[in-house]
Amino acid sequence: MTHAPVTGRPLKIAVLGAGVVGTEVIRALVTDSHDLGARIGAAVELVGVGVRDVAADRDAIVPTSLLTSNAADLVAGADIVVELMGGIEPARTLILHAFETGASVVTANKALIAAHGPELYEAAERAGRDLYFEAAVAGAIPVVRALRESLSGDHVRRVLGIVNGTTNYILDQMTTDGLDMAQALSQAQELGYAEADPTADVEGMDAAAKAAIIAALAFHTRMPLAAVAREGITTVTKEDVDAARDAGYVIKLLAIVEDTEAGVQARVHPSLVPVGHPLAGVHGAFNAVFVEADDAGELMFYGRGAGGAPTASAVLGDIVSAARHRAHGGLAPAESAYAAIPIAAAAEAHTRLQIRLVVADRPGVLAQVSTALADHGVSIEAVRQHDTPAARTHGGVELIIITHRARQADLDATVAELAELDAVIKVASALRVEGV
Ligand SMILES: NC(=O)c1ccc[n+]([C@@H]2O[C@H](COP(=O)([O-])OP(=O)(O)OC[C@H]3O[C@@H](n4cnc5c(N)ncnc54)[C@H](O)[C@@H]3O)[C@@H](O)[C@H]2O)c1
Ligand SMILES: N[C@@H](CCO)C(=O)O
Ligand code: NA
Repeated sequence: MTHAPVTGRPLKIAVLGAGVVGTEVIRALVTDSHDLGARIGAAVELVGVGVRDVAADRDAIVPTSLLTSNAADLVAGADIVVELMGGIEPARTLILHAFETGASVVTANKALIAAHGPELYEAAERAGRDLYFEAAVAGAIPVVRALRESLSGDHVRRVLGIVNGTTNYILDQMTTDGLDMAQALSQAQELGYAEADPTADVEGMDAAAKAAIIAALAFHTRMPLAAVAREGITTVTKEDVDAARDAGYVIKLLAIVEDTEAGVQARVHPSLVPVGHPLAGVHGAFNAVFVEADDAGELMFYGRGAGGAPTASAVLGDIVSAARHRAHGGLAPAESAYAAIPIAAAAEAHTRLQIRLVVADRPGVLAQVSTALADHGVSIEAVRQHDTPAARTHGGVELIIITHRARQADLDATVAELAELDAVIKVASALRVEGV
């Protein structure tokens, strides 16, 4: 095999963090630098690895001679800084320092991009350097590039994404293997999918950060993380999964960003997705991002969104891009936030609900329930009644209602009113139905 000749001083690459992702990026930089150099058209050299504890046990591929606990000095001498520590600080300060000292930056850190994206873009622009973050959304799937570059001539209307591998793995195991949430989470942790603190996965914070990033890129606007409405999966039960299945749906944690008449909206919540929708077939820790755009129509990006090697693939692609620019000129796209779209309140979202009630088994109950819905202008698409053991322990039967599309505020008010009816013993759950 021949490679293009690579001449000149090697570009210096510093990696910060040698965890699940960092180790795989280092593996490629150590074993594959020749190919990478040929693709870039310039040699690259791993010059250091910033870690917390130099003496800690780690994969033998990580060269001990390159380890340092002095990340600031390492950053100061690098051409490309690859931040894979996670968290806000010291990652933010080190990245700002990298730009000040003339380096380009590659990061997988969605929490940081979602919270401080504008500041980091501005620092990159001031320095005339690149900020790349493909791995921050949906791991290996090249969706950041797709939104930032390929679709930048189109008008994206809506994006529905399964963007958290851990929760998709958990919900899928609950659906297909009947595993409980705790068992499935510990498997996801062993497989290297979960965040350092898995609360970020199961409570939807990780997906919310990705939703904020997607919304900003898709709609050329800023989407503060605090404006993303968020619910995690911890309240989803086996009964919810079973009821969804009976009605022809699977439960997925969806990140939804929409450009609506009321403004731009981003939300993350467990959602019933019809079994025939492409997102329903996304199993295990896989991710998928379903984009609806004016000219392109529907697109779906599918692949591995978590795990060391898949995430490293995205990071390495960014390293190649940044290195090409350092060697031959060019710049990553700057922040595009010109559209400055107002943010619509979460209560203004339009969705449908599957409401599971435990109701008294007596005449007139259905009439009371349907009046409560009608009072709020919410119409019913389907109603099913079941005699389940769980409902019987509460002295009633299970009534499952699927509504037509309505305003979130009206749906919330409906559920609150249902909870007050004497005929309703318990509102077991109210889950949104999406993708229809
Ligand atoms: N694991 C995945 O599947 C995945 C996928 C996409 C994105 N990410 C993102 O990639 C980043 C890294 O994730 P990970 O799974 O490799 O995490 P990890 O916890 O396995 O690794 C992070 C490493 O950084 C080190 N570190 C933390 N603070 C440090 C500091 N101040 N100085 C030096 N080292 C420090 C930790 O000791 C640890 O070894 C995070 O931003 C994460 O959100 C991870
Ligand atoms: N913890 C994240 C890693 C990828 O960002 C997940 O499970 O998807
Ligand atoms: Na990606």
